[in-house]
Amino acid sequence: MPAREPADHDPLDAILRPPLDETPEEKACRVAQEEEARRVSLAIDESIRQERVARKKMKVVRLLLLGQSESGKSTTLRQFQRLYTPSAFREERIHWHSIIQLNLIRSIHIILDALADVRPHELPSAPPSPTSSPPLGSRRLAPSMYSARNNVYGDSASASDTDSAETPSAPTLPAHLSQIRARLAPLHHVEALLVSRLVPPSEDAPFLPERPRVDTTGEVFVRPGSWKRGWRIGPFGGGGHGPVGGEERELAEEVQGVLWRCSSDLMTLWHDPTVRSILKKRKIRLEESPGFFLNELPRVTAPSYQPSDDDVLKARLKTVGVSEYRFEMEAGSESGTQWRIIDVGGSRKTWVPFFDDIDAIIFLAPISCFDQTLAEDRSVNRLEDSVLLWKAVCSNKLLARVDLVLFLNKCDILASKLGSGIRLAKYVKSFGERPNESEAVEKYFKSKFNAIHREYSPIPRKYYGFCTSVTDTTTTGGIIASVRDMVVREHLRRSKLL
Ligand SMILES: Nc1nc2c(ncn2[C@@H]2O[C@H](COP(=O)(O)OP(=O)(O)OP(=O)(O)O)[C@@H](O)[C@H]2O)c(=O)[nH]1
Ligand SMILES: [Mg+2]
Repeated sequence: MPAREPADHDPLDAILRPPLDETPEEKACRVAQEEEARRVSLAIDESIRQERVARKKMKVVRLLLLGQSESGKSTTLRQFQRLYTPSAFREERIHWHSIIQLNLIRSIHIILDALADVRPHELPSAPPSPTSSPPLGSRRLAPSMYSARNNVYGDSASASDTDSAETPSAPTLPAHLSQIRARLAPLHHVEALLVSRLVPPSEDAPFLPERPRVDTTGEVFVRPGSWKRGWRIGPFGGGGHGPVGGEERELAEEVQGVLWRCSSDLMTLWHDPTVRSILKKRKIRLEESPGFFLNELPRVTAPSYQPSDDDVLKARLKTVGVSEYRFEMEAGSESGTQWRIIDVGGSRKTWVPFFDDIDAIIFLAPISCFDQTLAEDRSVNRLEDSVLLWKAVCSNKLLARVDLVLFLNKCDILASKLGSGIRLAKYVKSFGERPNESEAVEKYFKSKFNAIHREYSPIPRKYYGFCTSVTDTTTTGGIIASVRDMVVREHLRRSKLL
């Protein structure tokens, strides 16, 4: 049996300890080697420090975008791109064409899925349309493979939740809707085509090997930049820009042709009172959902359609992975300042490595989401999640010296929600008897988030809060200019202290 090691035995120490029979020459050699190793290590440390100082002196500003999924991080990034590298932004607009087509088709499928298992009480009592044929008693359509999609938008109780006690009497979908539904069937093929083209299987295999193109909520995601690389075009800020690939244009034109041929049916579908009634009863509010283009069908389905700036900002493409956007200020006192804006995506697990050496954080909290739950976890209220995330960011010691900018975002959706009669106090009891109006709600949230910042920040720091609708180019331009000035000012102040 081997002898027992003493309790204080340190195996590393045993290895590093000089040999007992070391001669004076060997000792001198060893000490010299150790000295050299120490010198090299110190030199490396010093070069890292100097590089950091040089970067600050070179005016490299690092800005991190944080917030839950769908909070508006990538949209904010696109706003920076639109404002500070407008020509690159404009050049890249064409690549959003397919994403916008996909967003549109997705909204249509949400409607078609709702029609697939319509229940009698969801239909309006009056005849829905003068053109409709008599109800077809047994016209119950098979639920489509896309039915999971409803969960993405209908955040409140879904129809199947509420109707489980319903007698399975045959629903009566008006004939004109059944016909439209049949005529729109090719859109399934078009959607599959777009998804396969945007996300080549090899690209996303590391993320979701089982379901490579669509996540568990049915949402399409891609790695930043990769979908544009799929078209053989470099991503924003990295890689070069080339002409739009023929293949890309061909597919966009093919899809646009299908949309154009379907446009009359799409418009009838979207404006149909029966459809509106079904969506309302199911609490599916497409107007408030990401990537909503149904109100612009004539323009977006036109054969000559080209995405506008606003369309690019409204398009929805979930970020998986991290994207960094670099640009250089071209004009004004900050001319020459390099900016690195990092969009870490909605998966918090990947955030921490990016906390080092950051000048400021823009944290996005979508305050319109008070009555919604997270797509990735239906048991968690979105607003509550944002508050917890904000607390975690404010109290994080690694970020103690980082300036914070808070965007209470999606104020436009908030206003329309409150306007439609949805009461905040029903979801946030502490809001109490305050008026159910945008101004009061924004003020209330501002004070709550401010209080968390004050209470949880380890040390005092610069903090700015804005109420935003980052898809709105007019208001967001001014806010981003203020953020830029503030971040640069602080960056310069810190550089002088170095
Ligand atoms: N109406 C409205 N839509 C917004 C606003 N901000 C963002 N959106 C839309 O909401 C959707 C989600 O925004 P993104 O910027 O993709 O969200 P994200 O935080 O990057 O989400 P992940 O990539 O999943 O982390 C997009 O379709 C945006 O156009 C806003 O203030 N108002
Ligand atoms: Mg994103």
